Amino acid sequence: METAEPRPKEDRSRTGVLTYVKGDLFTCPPHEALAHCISEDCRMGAGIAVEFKKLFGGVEELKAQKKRSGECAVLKRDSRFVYYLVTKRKASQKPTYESLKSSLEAMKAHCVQNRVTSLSMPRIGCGLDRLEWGKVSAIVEEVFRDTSIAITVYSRENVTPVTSDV
Ligand SMILES: NC(=O)c1ccc[n+]([C@H]2O[C@H](COP(=O)([O-])OP(=O)(O)OC[C@H]3O[C@@H](n4cnc5c(N)ncnc54)[C@H](O)[C@@H]3O)[C@@H](O)[C@H]2O)c1
Repeated sequence: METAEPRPKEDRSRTGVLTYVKGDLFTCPPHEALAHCISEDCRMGAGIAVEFKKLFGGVEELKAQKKRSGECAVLKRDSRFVYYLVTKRKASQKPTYESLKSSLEAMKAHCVQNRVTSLSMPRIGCGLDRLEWGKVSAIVEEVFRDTSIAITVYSRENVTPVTSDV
């Protein structure tokens, strides 16, 4: 993966601990950790999870971690960690804000223990999984508020930052 070109200023914006970038998640700098949502069965058969499966493989390694909903599996790829937020039991189900928050807390603990300083993610839970970004972003802000981890949120649509005080 190559380092991303510097982006035009209008493609970036910032609220709280989150920086928003319009563009493809996989153009983020290669040293940054990545995160996205999966189900316990690690099927990754739809959405951005398919791209993670193609790029990083490791399905058996993930399954062997036996993570349950509300926990977080992780792969190490080159110098970065790739986080799999396990937010539901089966691919056909939907996550809850509680399961997402619990998975984010598990990811944060791993980030802190492993001195992760930057993390990029899509609008997690807000595509196929149908959660609302306003609520999800507030949870991400709340969970990571007491860290100095720089979180960048990529989206292909126009950047519309949301501020909230959960
Ligand atoms: N049958 C299945 O396997 C099945 C069923 C439902 C959902 N899923 C998948 O979807 C669930 C996660 O849902 P989700 O809403 O968190 O994720 P998602 O719907 O895959 O994506 C979340 C957001 O990221 C956006 N996005 C997609 N690709 C990119 C990219 N390259 N760069 C930037 N943004 C991008 C997408 O438009 C959406 O707004 C997981 O369970 C996963 O396995 C699979």
